[in-house]
Amino acid sequence: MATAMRVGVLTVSDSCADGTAVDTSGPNLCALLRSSGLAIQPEIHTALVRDERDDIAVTLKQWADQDGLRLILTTGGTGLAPRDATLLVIEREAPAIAQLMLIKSLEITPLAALSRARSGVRGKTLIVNLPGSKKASAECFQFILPILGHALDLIAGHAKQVKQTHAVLAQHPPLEPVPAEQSSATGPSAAGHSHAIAATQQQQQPQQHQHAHHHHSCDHHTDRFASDVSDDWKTLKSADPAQVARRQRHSPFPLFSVEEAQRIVQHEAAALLENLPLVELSLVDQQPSILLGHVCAKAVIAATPIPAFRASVKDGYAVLAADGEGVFAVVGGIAAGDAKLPAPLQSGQIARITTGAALPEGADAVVQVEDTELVEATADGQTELRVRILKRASGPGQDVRAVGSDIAVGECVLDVNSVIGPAELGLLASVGVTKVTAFAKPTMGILSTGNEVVSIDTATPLGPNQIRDSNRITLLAAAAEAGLHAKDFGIIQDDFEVMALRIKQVLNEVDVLVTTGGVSMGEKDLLKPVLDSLGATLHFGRVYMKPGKPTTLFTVKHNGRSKLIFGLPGNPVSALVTFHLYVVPSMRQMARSPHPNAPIVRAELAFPLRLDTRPEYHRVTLTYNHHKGKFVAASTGSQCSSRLLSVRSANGLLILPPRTTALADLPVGYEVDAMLLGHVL
Ligand SMILES: Nc1nc2c(c(=O)[nH]1)N[C@H]1C(S)=C(S)[C@@H](COP(=O)(O)OP(=O)(O)OC[C@H]3O[C@@H](n4cnc5c(N)ncnc54)[C@H](O)[C@@H]3O)O[C@H]1N2
Ligand code: MOO
Ligand SMILES: [Mg+2]
Repeated sequence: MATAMRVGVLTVSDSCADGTAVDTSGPNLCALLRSSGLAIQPEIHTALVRDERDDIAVTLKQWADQDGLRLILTTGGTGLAPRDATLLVIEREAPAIAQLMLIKSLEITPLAALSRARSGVRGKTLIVNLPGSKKASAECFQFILPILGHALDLIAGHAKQVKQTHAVLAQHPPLEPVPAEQSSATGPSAAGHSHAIAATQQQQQPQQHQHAHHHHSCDHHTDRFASDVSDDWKTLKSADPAQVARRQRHSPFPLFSVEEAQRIVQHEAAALLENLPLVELSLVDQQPSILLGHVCAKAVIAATPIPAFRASVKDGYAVLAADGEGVFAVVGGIAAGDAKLPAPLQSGQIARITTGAALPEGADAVVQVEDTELVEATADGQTELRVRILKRASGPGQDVRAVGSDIAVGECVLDVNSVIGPAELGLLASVGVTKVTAFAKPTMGILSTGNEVVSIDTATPLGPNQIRDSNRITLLAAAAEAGLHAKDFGIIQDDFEVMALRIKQVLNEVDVLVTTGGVSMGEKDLLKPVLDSLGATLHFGRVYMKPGKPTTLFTVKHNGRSKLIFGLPGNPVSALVTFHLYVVPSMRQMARSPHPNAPIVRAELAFPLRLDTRPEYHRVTLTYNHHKGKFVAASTGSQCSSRLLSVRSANGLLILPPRTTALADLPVGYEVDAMLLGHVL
């Protein structure tokens, strides 16, 4: 694919165009396009029009005929209202693309049958109508993503790519359909919901599907993401946990792109800033490990100069520069720290001096000992009487640090927003400042969940269905490594009341709660309903990524303060990867870090790689190859989200797009973005 493929996202909505609603579907599609792998950096055109045939047609024609867009996704305007703008402009209908969306959507709701979405080609532009709601438009986009790359190649006449895809298809079994509802990380368990199951479920519980899945609905400012938490979530909340057989068989939580999930986290974390007061740190009372990483809130200005006296740079002799070379009487000596300075130096005299010692009055330069020789000493050899200066001082000031030459009075030692590190602490110490005003760091609590999870300090052997708690120590260590404050809150059982009670207690003590486990589709995955019962607000319940699909964000007001709650997946790798992607940056943001995000570098693959159906964060060891002048990524082996060995020695995460027909296998030498998480080797 060309690097700057032009694509368009056209939002069709009267209420958004009137300003009575906010368009979230369009921006979400843009984010999905960016992370889709269709193009390395798509150039995305966006527009918002009323649901009027002419308005829509004018934009579609402009984009297709004048602006050279290769793909246009419309969102909205696909309901039963008698408007058919897309049909007006397309030259060749490609109905199967719309049918593919229809077939997949019918597995979610029969209301999909009411969609009038069209798809077709105008010139060299593919136009696809998607439904209006954010959830449905994102799902439909994901349904057609696997065929989009190839479709675009065909339309553009990219013979080479088309041939390649055909060759690949001839060799491999067909690519799996994309993943709106499928898990590929944890084995075959969830893959392939059949039509029959969905249909039976719908008959049993018709109320579950009465949501306006394919109707256009823009989200209002006041409850920005409320419409994403569809009616299925309300059904889930009201479900009787004892009636396992009647549980929901599809996740009610729309898949958010990683980019959007990160944006939401950032937005919600900003609300916690007001809870975080300024703190006074003490270099005397607190350990450096506690001080490190705080961001300075009040500038520190030097009140004393460094050095505070004229200090020698060398071990040698304090001299008068004008005296030049020759033999001089040694009238005394001074070592760094000596309480008593020698008498003022007269012309013809020199004084022995050590590095860091104060120059005697009268002296204006230092000659290093290497540029001298002994002429006369006392008989016991302890005292120099006369010394020859072999090499004259180049002038006054030679090898002398003038007063204030390192730090002048009034100079800024620590600026607002500078991060306190080893040198910053040293600077404060040198100017005699032992207290510094900084922004408070937020505190997070780390809590494992799960009946099967046993604390590592338990002496009794594991039962047949038990595992050791590896998540807690991993996340506590990841927090420490990132300079974040984290508290250990142990393990809680998968029990509604126990969880609710413990979470309330923990929230008394922390700004941010990080749990692992209990956020997916199992009957013991109770975190979401428990938090809902506590009045917390869900912002997202699933993210289109691997590992980490069930990653969940809630916020709650607790004792009048906003709190963030991250429900990370229980799988050990998923927990650690999502901790790096969402928790660490937001904790740093709340601590006012000027650079909260991990750096992204380009890296060349040292191994061939098959893309996953989800955007994947592949754990790698990054080394800098000086010969090539770039980073090289070595795989850590199987990327199963339970296999913590895939994170051993990993210092980076490759940011991989999802597999498409056009791009499925990456060869050795292929360059991708990688998030740098540790030291470069
Ligand atoms: N029907 C579906 N099942 C699953 C889906 C899905 O979409 N549909 N998603 C899968 C994915 S992806 C993930 S990731 C996991 C996430 O599950 P939960 O977050 O609900 O976590 P649990 O079910 O509690 O545990 C998952 C796994 O991790 C182990 N675990 C839990 N806590 C710890 C701990 N503290 N230390 C070490 N290991 C831990 C636990 O024993 C499980 O093996 O769901 C999939 N299922
Ligand atoms: O693959 Mo899950 O997304 O294992 O984290
Ligand atoms: Mg689970």
